[in-house]
Amino acid sequence: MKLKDIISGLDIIDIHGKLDLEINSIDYDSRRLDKDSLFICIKGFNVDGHNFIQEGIKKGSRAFIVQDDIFIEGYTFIRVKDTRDAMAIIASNFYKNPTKDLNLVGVTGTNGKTTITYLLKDILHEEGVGLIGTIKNIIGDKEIVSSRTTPESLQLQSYFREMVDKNVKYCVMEVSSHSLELKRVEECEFKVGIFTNLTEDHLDFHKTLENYRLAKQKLFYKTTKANIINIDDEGGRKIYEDIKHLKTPIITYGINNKADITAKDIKMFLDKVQYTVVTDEFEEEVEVPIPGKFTVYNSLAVIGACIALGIPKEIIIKRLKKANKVPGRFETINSSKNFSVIVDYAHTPDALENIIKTAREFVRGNIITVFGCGGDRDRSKRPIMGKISQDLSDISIITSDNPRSEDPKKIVEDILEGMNKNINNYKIIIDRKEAIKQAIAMANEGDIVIVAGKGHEDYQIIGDKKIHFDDKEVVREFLKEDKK
Ligand SMILES: CC(=O)N[C@H]1[C@@H](OP(=O)(O)OP(=O)(O)OC[C@H]2O[C@@H](n3ccc(=O)[nH]c3=O)[C@H](O)[C@@H]2O)O[C@H](CO)[C@@H](O)[C@@H]1O[C@H](C)C(=O)N[C@@H](C)C(=O)N[C@H](CCC(=O)O)C(=O)O
Ligand SMILES: Nc1ncnc2c1ncn2[C@@H]1O[C@H](COP(=O)(O)OP(=O)(O)OP(=O)(O)O)[C@@H](O)[C@H]1O
Ligand SMILES: N[C@H](CCC[C@H](N)C(=O)O)C(=O)O
Ligand SMILES: [Mg+2]
Repeated sequence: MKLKDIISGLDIIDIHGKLDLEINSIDYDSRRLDKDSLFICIKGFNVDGHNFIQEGIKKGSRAFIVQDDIFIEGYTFIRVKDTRDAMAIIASNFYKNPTKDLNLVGVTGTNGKTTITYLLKDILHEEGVGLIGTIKNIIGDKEIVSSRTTPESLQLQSYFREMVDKNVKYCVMEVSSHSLELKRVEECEFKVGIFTNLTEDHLDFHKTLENYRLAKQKLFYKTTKANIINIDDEGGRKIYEDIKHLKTPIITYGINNKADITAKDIKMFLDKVQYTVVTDEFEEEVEVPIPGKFTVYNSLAVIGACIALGIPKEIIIKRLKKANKVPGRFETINSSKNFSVIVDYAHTPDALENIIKTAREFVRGNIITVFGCGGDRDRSKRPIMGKISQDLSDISIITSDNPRSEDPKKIVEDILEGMNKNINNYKIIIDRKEAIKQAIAMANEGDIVIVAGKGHEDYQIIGDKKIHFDDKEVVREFLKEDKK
């Protein structure tokens, strides 16, 4: 594509060099640049992308999008105020604005995004649906490993283009607060936006809960058909107040407050929930084969989104009943033992509380919770999770999650800060495999062992090493070994 077409719509400060160049590829990382490329220089949290311009030249870049006043003879430099903003526009131009031809549903909130996108995927499957999120990205028959919840704008728009070219009608997507703040979804046109909830997480990045909410709120200014808002959640109520003047209609959902979509006669089971969904238009029995009160919330959001997309209620209800389990979310590991083991991705205080409380409703014996907290991530959630686990479980085993560059012992100390050291109902076992082994070894009839925090992840990041580690695999190994 010609450079002049690629930069169409950019808010340009100045241009040095020719615009009549043919550009073959675009990247924001010098390590991936090649011949006839455009290099977008981003000032990062760690390094400044402008430092890699010479590397770009060596690799064959012909043009550069910059924030600094730089010019090198023989190359084109286009200066803008914010190169991340520019990247989103460039990505959309380069891939010919694909979201115009997609029914894009974006889900944001601290917990429930992956689960909701999976439920939506199961409902929209027959009509053709793509998926973008934490576990994987799906484009037609192709599955792509995902390294982040919401990819960078260039990657994202290329996925959307591929979906449109493959006649995929819908795309359901997790929209992380990082992606909204770092302009990854800036040029996306969403039909429907969903808000799940706002609880403590990612304060390392956003600093305050209010900033975190405002980042999430940005999604609801990018939608055309409907915004689906959880009105039982305090963050949801604030978002409602802030966006109610917008043209896009709001559909509220909730259980405790008056809402457009609510649930009554809720019945909980170890493997499913049942309830009656009540809207202005209809009342219907709903069953979803995933346990927990949060499944009621997640499915109400799904029903709201599907109504907004014009899916008949019979189809929504029928397909919700047959929805697949979401990998690593309340996954019960089958065994012949007389106790249960649940692997769950709960890695925030709210999720951990929900998962233990859900287990409490069914447990006949003790709850043994194994968990840790990720390194290089929000530290303030650590003591809160420690307290929740100690207060709500019978036994807590504090272990490592993905320590990343942090010392796992220090992370455990942060967790212990929130715990009462005089109560002898916890153990520290830094090695996650050993922690899971001991939890299973100590389980008796009727107990539930919860292994929380890593869900579907099949790796553990220790230092800069990524080793294979799969909670489910480890659980199965010790369930076999244990002779009880
Ligand atoms: C906190 C965060 O989101 N950081 C993002 C940010 O990184 P950064 O500012 O540190 O980048 P940097 O290392 O300083 O580099 C600056 C620029 O120089 C470039 N560079 C760097 C080195 C080099 O040799 N050559 C070069 O060109 C880099 O590609 C980059 O463009 O900009 C980078 C490029 O756009 C992103 O890859 C990076 O995401 C990192 C990998 C990340 O881990 N993000 C996580 C926290 C994240 O986004 N998580 C969310 C939320 C998950 C949830 O809700 O639970 C997600 O959507 O996954
Ligand atoms: N609506 C909900 N409210 C609270 N907790 C939930 C909800 N839905 C799921 N959970 C809990 O949170 C965990 C994470 O759920 P899920 O993966 O769907 O969230 P997510 O928003 O995609 O998280 P991430 O930001 O890490 O991608 C689940 O394993 C479960 O314990
Ligand atoms: N998307 C989340 C996932 C956290 C999962 C947990 N296992 C961890 O590594 O902290 C994050 O990157 O903060
Ligand atoms: Mg997710």
